[in-house]
Amino acid sequence: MHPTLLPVAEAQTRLFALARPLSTETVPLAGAAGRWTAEAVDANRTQPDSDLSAMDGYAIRHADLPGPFALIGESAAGHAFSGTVGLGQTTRIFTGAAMPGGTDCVLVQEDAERQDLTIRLSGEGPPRVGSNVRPRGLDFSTGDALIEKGQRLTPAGLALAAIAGHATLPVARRLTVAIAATGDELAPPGTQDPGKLPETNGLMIAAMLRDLPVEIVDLGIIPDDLPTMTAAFAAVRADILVTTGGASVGDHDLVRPALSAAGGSIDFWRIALRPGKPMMAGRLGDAVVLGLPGNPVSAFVTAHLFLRPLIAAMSGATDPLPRPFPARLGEPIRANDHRQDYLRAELRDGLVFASTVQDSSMLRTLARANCLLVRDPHAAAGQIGDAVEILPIA
Ligand SMILES: Nc1nc2c(c(=O)[nH]1)N[C@H]1C(S)=C(S)[C@@H](COP(=O)(O)OP(=O)(O)OC[C@H]3O[C@@H](n4cnc5c(N)ncnc54)[C@H](O)[C@@H]3O)O[C@H]1N2
Ligand code: MOO
Repeated sequence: MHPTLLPVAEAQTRLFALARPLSTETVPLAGAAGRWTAEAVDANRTQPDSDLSAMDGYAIRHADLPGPFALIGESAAGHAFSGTVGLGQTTRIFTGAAMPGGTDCVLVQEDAERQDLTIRLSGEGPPRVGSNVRPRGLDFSTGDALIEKGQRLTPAGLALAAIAGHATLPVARRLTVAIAATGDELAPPGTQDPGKLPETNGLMIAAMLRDLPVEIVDLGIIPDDLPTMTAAFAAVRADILVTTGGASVGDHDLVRPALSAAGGSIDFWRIALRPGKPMMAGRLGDAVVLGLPGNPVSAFVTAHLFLRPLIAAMSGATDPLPRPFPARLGEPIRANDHRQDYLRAELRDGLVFASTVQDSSMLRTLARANCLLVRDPHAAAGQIGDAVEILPIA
């Protein structure tokens, strides 16, 4: 008989509910990259703060065309012309420089000829008032709402915050993630011992978190021994404890008993998910515990669906879940059973092809995949060209 399996979306909601809010810190912009805004970012200045030239040329009054113009000075970026330009006059002007008083458009230098202090039109000239000028406030004005609370700070978002007058931003403090692999069969990568298996999951999961605001504590390999595992868990000081392996029902699957013995509690166990069914979540002291299955592909998929989103949610993200993208099937696919399926697949030219063998121990197909093909519980069989959803993973 099937045990009751929690739907994926419900498990994600329950997992986020296990987390307590993190305190915030105010950091220099460079340190805020890839973190989530703890407060909305509003403009502290107007951009541009005056009318600026968008081209190199001559600042003129459109009504004075076709000229000629008497050259009376220069306006460069950071060095505005201090006077006023009168009838039939012009100043040299460069990209990013303030428009002198009395001018309203820029004659690009390719359309002008200079002879001593006289500028003559040699091409078409600016077609209208405002040509080649960036008006004050083109991008935004003081007080405009620029970035909402809970948004991830992209490189462009950081540049926007800087040009809006900010040098620092408040973000959630960096959280600590302790990662433990469990299993007597495991040995560090490079092992040639017969009967030993190179440990993959700790390494893989740490690499999956590299773009997130976390400090990683590597707890290494914990053997399948209840007192040892209990002691290792009891000593953890972290915001999140991630384990892999020992999550299922075998006699050597000790993560749940060790967690209880260390004083922790399980909130849920077993998800209607493939791969990744035996995943569990709970708490241990101040930490949220995420017990991922040992099969490497199951660990990868559950880390993608639960661990990364948990870190995002704890760090203040409004939308912590990975965003699915639409694609079309490149080949027929069977009907699904009661578990939500995440098939290793390749997206090529908008068409998605799932690997034929989906055993959750096989890393070769995972390493080749660039997306997961999402199949809802009881999804009907699909034909070439049918609309599906994918999660990019590379
Ligand atoms: N009777 C049942 N047996 C199993 C069930 C079940 O429902 N009933 N579920 C199966 C599913 S689905 C999965 S997934 C696995 C996961 O079990 P565990 O989390 O207990 O994982 P282990 O048994 O410890 O390991 C599974 C597999 O993965 C290898 N492994 C584990 N950790 C690592 C690591 N860090 N690096 C590399 N490889 C690792 C391990 O050697 C095993 O081969 O349970 C099924 N069984
Ligand atoms: O859920 Mo297990 O992860 O199917 O292999």
